[in-house]
Amino acid sequence: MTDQETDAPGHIRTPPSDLDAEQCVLGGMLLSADAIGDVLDLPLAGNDFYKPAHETIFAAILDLHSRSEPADAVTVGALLAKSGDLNHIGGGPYLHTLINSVPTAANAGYYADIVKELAVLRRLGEAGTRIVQMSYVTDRSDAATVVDLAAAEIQAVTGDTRTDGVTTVADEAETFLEGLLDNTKPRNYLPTPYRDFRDAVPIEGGDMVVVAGDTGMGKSVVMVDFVRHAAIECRKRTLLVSIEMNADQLMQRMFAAEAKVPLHHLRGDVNIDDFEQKRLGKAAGRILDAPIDMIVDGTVTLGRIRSTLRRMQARHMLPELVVIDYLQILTPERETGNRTIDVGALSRGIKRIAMDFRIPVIVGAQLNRQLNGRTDKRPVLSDLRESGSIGQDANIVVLLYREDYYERESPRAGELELIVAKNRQGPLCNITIGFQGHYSRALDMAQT
Ligand SMILES: Nc1ncnc2c1ncn2[C@@H]1O[C@H](COP(=O)(O)OP(=O)(O)OP(=O)(O)O)[C@@H](O)[C@H]1O
Repeated sequence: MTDQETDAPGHIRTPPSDLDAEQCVLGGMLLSADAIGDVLDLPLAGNDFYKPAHETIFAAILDLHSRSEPADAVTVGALLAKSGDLNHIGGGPYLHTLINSVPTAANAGYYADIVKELAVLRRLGEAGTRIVQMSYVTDRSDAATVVDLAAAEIQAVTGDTRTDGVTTVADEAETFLEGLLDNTKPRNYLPTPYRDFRDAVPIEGGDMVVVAGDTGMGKSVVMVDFVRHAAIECRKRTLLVSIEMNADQLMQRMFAAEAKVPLHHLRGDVNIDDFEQKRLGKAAGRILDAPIDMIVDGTVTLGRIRSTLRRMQARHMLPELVVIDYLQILTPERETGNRTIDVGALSRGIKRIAMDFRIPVIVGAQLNRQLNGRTDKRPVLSDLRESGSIGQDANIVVLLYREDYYERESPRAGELELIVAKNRQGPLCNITIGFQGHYSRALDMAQT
């Protein structure tokens, strides 16, 4: 549906653009604040629109959004009427045309991609025209300079000349030394539940931590432990994204772990004794009081997690930890039909969330099947190899192993090994903790 037609010879071609896609982006943004977030994430800029009226409407939507005001046909219409732009964009009815152009706001990011790519092609064409003009220099000794200028033109097309994100070693070294010498400003490490793990594996904002294991090895148990420790013990705001378990199952596990009441007593078909009731009451006090937000949804996408974080940030309630259970069952934004590519995109998306919001993200990952064909079932980093780029994207990889999972009579029954297979800021090591599956929790050996 692009307007990039091959016009008759001698006629000027329409520059690359897709007005339908532009309408769908704006229609989606007028329908939902989440769509605005998805479009901004790209990021799409006003001058990426080909039609000037669309750029004006886009700016009005962003103006309202930045003031945390709703941006719909009525509010945007009022704002444009006030600035005198309403007639130029086609009047109030055009805003309704935009809304009617999309069946759902969910695809705004997809259409924004199209608009962005066409804007890049347009700029490439403009840069090409300028480069052609530059090539008509009269002095051939200017050739090297013209090549440099032409290269700069091409770089500018993709925005490579932006200076944001570029820093100097001098600046960073100064900040680093200042931080090192200023003992009054301790580094903000995430408080983690198991003592030896805490000492060996420092986790900071921006880190992606992967907790991987064979099916049923205890990934959810460990991740709920991280949530309980950060939020209940240390009062750090935490966002828990549960794709696998519903809210009821999640609560059963949290209460079992916190109250030390066997999980199967909490399924509603066993009488709970007085002693357990008392412990559940105390646990309820702690859990109700904890700063834990949850997204419990089997179809959640990373776009939705980003939008949630952005809204929390706008309310100054950005969590200090995000936990996602688990990576391979997250819904990809756009399925390519190639699992490795889709999982790779999810993994990079998680890393970007951690970096953009400067918070640690702990994510569960299922190990691939090659483990089952081996005699030694202890997992190694390469067991993640075929799972997209999880191993590369992660700052820290913790592999879970319980010998009694494979050998019921193992002398190491009740032990869970945390195999730290990647640790960018610390040593690789094996940490043994106690696994209490019936309470859905793990803990330091000394406490078992
Ligand atoms: N009542 C119980 N008594 C003993 N162990 C239990 C009990 N309930 C669950 N478990 C143990 O806890 C494990 C579940 O752990 P968890 O759900 O965290 O694994 P997971 O790695 O997240 O699994 P999945 O791959 O299915 O997501 C089970 O494999 C089981 O060994």
